[in-house]
Amino acid sequence: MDCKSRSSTCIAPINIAVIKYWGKSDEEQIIPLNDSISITLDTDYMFTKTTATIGPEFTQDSIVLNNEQGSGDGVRFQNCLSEIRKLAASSKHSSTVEKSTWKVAIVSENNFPTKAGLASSASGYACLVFTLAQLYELESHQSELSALARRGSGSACRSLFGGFVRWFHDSQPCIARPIAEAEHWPELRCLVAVVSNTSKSVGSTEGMRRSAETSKLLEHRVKHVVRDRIEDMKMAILEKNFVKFAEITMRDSNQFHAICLDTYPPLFYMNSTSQAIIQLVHRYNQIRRSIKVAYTFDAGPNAVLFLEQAEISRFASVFYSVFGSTPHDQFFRGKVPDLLDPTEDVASLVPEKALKGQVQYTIVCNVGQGPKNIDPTG
Ligand SMILES: Nc1ncnc2c1ncn2[C@@H]1O[C@H](COP(=O)(O)OP(=O)(O)OP(=O)(O)O)[C@@H](O)[C@H]1O
Ligand SMILES: C[C@@](O)(CCOP(=O)(O)OP(=O)(O)O)CC(=O)O
Repeated sequence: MDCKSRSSTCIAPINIAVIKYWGKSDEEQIIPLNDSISITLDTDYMFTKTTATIGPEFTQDSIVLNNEQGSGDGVRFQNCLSEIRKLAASSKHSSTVEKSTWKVAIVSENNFPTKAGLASSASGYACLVFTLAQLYELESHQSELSALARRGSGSACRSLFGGFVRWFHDSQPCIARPIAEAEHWPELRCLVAVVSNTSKSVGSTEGMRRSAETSKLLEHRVKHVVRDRIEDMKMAILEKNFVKFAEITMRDSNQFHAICLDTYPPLFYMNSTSQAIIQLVHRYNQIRRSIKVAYTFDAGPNAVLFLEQAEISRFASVFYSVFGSTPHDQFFRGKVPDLLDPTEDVASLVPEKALKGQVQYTIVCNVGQGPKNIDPTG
């Protein structure tokens, strides 16, 4: 490395929307049709790690994603880079201004499936923007970086913050802001169930474009549903009202997938295992005589389940009995729960068909913080 070269390494979290973003009013600027609300997951198990290096000797921008060389000239990658360079070029520090003219080499890795509906574009672009800001030593506020990450992928603007986050469709600039910090609801847990780690056939960008062009249900959602739902969800989070939070989360996921079916030609993101998980959650809640678990699905078959700590062992035991086919410490990753003897619950939950092995593994996480610098001196 040239003695003038500099590099920085950071990690960024994924975020899972509980009120979904689906559809844009401006494709180029990535302005959403409606506000959305998400929860940032901890980076103990799932994260993007990005190293950015700049140097006068580099002749072109480059990106290596998950060990595969990319071209570095992708429009969204270049949009993020050029916005960051503009900020660096206007810095009061001459060394930062000089660095803004150098090319950049990015090496990034997601330690979970990419393009599988698990928000890799969110952690990926949040990490890219955050790492470059660290590298250029920008004094930008996190909300400024949120607007830049949005140019890479809409949902990425929410991953700049930890905790509970709202992305405003009509703010100037269009950014996300926290509703509450990660510590606000320490009992909340998230169980990510990986049903399939293969890439989805229609990406979110193309899928939501198609929905915005063809789905009357999406029009109805934007005009008549989502505004009230955002306010209700915000209150449920602030009050830590799990029952209210869970019902809105499930209804919003269901509406999003109804819009996918209402899209022409339709989009099929969930599969029969996803449907079995939905059924299991409803039956479980029925038996428990209250809503104890909520599901949400992004643009893929993988489920994200929310529940409180007091319920985790009981639900995990049932879930494992139905879907698990590997030893429990392999099936559960992250914060591996203790299992109970689930015989009673399972007897009344037995599904019609064998589902063992249909969920590959699960990751149990807490609500987490935003991106962080992991340079030895960072
Ligand atoms: N670590 C990363 N660094 C930079 N870009 C990334 C990174 N990870 C993913 N991406 C970008 O995001 C794209 C995948 O986004 P896509 O929306 O298709 O899937 P997803 O984010 O995993 O799923 P979803 O958004 O539906 O939850 C990749 O093709 C790549 O362009
Ligand atoms: C279903 C979603 O996960 C859609 C995410 O879409 P992206 O942010 O990946 O789309 P682009 O802005 O086109 O890159 C819902 C959500 O995260 O709100």
